[in-house]
Amino acid sequence: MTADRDWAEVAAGPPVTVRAPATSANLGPGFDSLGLALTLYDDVEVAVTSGGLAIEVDGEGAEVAGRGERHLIVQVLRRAFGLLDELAGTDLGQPPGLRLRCANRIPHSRGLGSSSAAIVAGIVAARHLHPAGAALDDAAALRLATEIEGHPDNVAPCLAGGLTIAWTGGTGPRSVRLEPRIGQVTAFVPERRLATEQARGLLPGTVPHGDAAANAGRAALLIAALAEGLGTDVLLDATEDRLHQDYRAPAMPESAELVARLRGKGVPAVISGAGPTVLVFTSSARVDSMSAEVGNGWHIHPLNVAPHGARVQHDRSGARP
Ligand SMILES: Nc1ncnc2c1ncn2[C@@H]1O[C@H](COP(=O)(O)OP(=O)(O)O)[C@@H](O)[C@H]1O
Ligand SMILES: N[C@@H](CCOP(=O)(O)O)C(=O)O
Repeated sequence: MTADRDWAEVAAGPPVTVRAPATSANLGPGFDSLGLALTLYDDVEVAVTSGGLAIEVDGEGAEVAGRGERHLIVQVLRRAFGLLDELAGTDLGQPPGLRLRCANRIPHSRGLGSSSAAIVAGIVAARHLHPAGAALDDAAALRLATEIEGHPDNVAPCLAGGLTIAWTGGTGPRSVRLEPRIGQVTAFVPERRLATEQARGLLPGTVPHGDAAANAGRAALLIAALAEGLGTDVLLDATEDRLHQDYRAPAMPESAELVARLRGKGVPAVISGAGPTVLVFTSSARVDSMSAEVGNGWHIHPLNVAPHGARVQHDRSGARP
């Protein structure tokens, strides 16, 4: 099948800008399953050009993000363009050139899903630019994003917004989206980075049956607590974890200590994703009083749940970028 446009026509058109939200995965007991989209965003502009590869990065991770073909978003774009040709039966191959402009606000390797935001932004941009982009539907986008990221719990809310439960069934990764009834959450972000891959390496191959059973019950309770807007006392119990946080504590002792201290005072606090950010479910008034107590060395981000997942940004005139 031939596409109705070729890359030369796409290059003559406008670039696409995608805004992708940060995410907090696990939320305590929901390891590799639960995730929340948050109102902290990366913006990525992608243009198809007549040749070469140009990448401009502003903000978080500018110094460490791989350059050229090693840049994560470039790798994702290439994978998505290849998959789109396969799915649509077209043979456009790779575009002659690409230009990326990244405005990064999600801190890297802190447990706020920066890699998922990059992956999902790349997929959404590729879907918009490729002339047969519609062939990559939402289910296929979740499958591709999960394949690249390795687990579905961040990419699901980054694609759908809100609160998601993700799992891998017979047909691959899937997710359901819920509207959580919670107000603000606060992320306490330390300077220290911890790569997700390293944090996953700290997990044991097996866990005691009692711990697995406790987490299953708490994860179920957490969904009810978030969906029904149940009180802090329920949320405190519902965010208890026995499957990952303690095993990872040696790699982030300050975060583990902060979680324990806050929970000891009745505040529902968890490690965000693989850490070391600490995510707290609480009102802004409580955060103000907590901030003084928490001490220096933490960047404090009061955030809300992002209602939408990664989306193409439209300019003010309402025209497609
Ligand atoms: N916007 C981005 N552009 C390019 N690469 C990115 C971007 N965001 C994240 N990455 C890559 O992902 C890595 C961080 O991923 P990871 O360790 O999983 O932590 P996080 O919890 O932030 O997702 C970065 O070191 C970088 O290689
Ligand atoms: N379930 C994963 C979540 C990793 O999230 P990230 O934001 O730290 O990449 C895990 O706990 O490993």
